[in-house]
Amino acid sequence: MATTLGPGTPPAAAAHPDDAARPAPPEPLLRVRDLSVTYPSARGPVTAVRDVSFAVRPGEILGLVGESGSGKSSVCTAVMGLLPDGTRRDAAEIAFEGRDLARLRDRDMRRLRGRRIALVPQQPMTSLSPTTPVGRQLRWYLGGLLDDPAVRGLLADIGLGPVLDRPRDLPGAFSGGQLQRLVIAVAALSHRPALLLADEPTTTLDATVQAQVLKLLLTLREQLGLAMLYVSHDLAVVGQICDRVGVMYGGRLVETAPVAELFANPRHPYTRALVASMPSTTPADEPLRPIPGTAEGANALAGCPFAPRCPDVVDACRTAMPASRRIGAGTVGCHTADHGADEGEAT
Ligand SMILES: Nc1ncnc2c1ncn2[C@@H]1O[C@H](COP(=O)(O)OP(=O)(O)OP(=O)(O)O)[C@@H](O)[C@H]1O
Repeated sequence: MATTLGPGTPPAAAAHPDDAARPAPPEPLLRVRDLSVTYPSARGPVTAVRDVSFAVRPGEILGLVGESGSGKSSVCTAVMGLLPDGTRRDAAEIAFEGRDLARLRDRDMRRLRGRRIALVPQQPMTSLSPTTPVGRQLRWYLGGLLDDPAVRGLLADIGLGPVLDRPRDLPGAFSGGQLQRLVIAVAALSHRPALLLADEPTTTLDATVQAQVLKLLLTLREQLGLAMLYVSHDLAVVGQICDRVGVMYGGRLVETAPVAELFANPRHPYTRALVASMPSTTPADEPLRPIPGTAEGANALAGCPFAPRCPDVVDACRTAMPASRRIGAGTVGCHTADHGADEGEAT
């Protein structure tokens, strides 16, 4: 029987505005409008993220998916205010719990980090001291919470019994999966943040351990009402854990949709290609269908970043980036996608 912790906000259902029987979705916990990130480089500025807008509702898991270099990590780092010196962050708004993070002083942002917004890194060892026993590190982060039977019960439920049983052991004595679960549990429990940013938290783990970490994230969402921004290049993983998905390509957010809708009716040609390239959507007797071409240089294009690889490309795609339009419960930015009942510009 799983341990239950605190009252926790119930997870938000993926609401569809056409469904009048459903209550209106809650106000977003995080609302990002027109975020752009430009890094300095020896060859001139590189705009890694361009005019990206999205929202995460309380208790919701939003996935950000896209291939390497599409700008997913830069979005996370920009929200956390942790971009390297010299990087330019522009945003109309990064609203979180009534405050605009884009305009918050460094001191206030530092206070928020780890407390209201926590980041789970790819490599757990980067946030654990390799030379300090795990029990002492848990005590640093959780303090008296570690004596709470409900907290110990949760840690045991998520497979951290061995860590509780062997507090004198160093992190190196545990598996990568156990350490990743430990880091996630500490991030979620130490200050009970409202939002967890998880940047590819399972890429270094094998499939079984990856499934355990995903289950842990869902447990934390259920028990603590945590909202999450879950970054991954793997659409299959995103499909297992997220309520809604944002698809990034060449620094742009080209489509957002509730997860079931994204798989059933992908509207942007890149999303369609991404879904079609998944092993699970490829018939067993057919070879995998990789997307032809590369994303090299996509960020620098004036028009749609996917235009050079797009099977549906028209002249307008090469010269102008289409505005993101609201369609049903999602958004799509494409000159040629079937917009069905187009409901206007998304921002
Ligand atoms: N510190 C930096 N300085 C210069 N360019 C950077 C820096 N960090 C990222 N970039 C560039 O920004 C673009 C987006 O990178 P980002 O890491 O955000 O993408 P990503 O989708 O998270 O990729 P990955 O999955 O490989 O982490 C890439 O072209 C990358 O080379």
